[in-house]
Amino acid sequence: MNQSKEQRILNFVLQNAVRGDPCSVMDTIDKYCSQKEWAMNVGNEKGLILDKTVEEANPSVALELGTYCGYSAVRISRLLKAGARLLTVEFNPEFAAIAKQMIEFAGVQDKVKLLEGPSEEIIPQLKKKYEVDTLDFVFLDHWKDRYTPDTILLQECNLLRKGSILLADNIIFPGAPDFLNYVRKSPHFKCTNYPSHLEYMQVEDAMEKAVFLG
Ligand SMILES: O=C(NC/C=C/[C@H]1O[C@@H](Sc2ccncc2)[C@H](O)[C@@H]1O)c1cc([N+](=O)[O-])cc(O)c1O
Ligand SMILES: [Mg+2]
Repeated sequence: MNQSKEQRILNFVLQNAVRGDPCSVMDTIDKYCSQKEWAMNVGNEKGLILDKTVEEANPSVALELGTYCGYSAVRISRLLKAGARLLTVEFNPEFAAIAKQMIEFAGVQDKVKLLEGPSEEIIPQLKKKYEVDTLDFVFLDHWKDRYTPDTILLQECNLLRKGSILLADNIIFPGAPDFLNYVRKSPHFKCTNYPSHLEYMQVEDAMEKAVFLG
């Protein structure tokens, strides 16, 4: 049976990146996806915005919605302080299997917990099953029509605290108009927009930071 694009990306990393070196894994994925096959990793331009926001948050507990091949899980976890952890949620078993291998090859497996299942089921389990008190940082990069319901669900589950930082990918392309409307109109969030470009393309995109005010 012929391989999936995600399997081809993983194979290219296994054959060309340096085991245990997160930056090498990120650079190798970016090389493949800019030169051979486009894929929906956050990429290096928006990745730098992600880096700065993670450094600002300096999270003890971070959540990612939409693992895909694990590019941003590697990107985020390489910046985490000792003892800090990233919980990343993926519902597609094929993608989860690829991401697990990507995370292990990068050597960040001790900082990352990959949770398989849909965010709407996993989020209500975070406190009891995954011993989360509150989340310091949340990266939204899954289905764009889940950004708003999951942001509401995070609040309903008391997973946000004053100062929790949410960062959402793809505000312009493919777009998350209802999320943008929701957080910008909500008195509970202070929003900042970061113009950028779609990964590996000369197409406008942006990220939105929403700080929870309590
Ligand atoms: O569609 C996009 N992202 C959706 C991502 C989805 C990822 O998250 C889960 S869905 C899920 C995970 C967890 N819980 C519920 C659902 C999918 O299995 C995939 O791994 C996208 C598209 C473009 N683009 O250019 O078309 C660019 C991007 O940067 C994108 O992020
Ligand atoms: Mg994205």
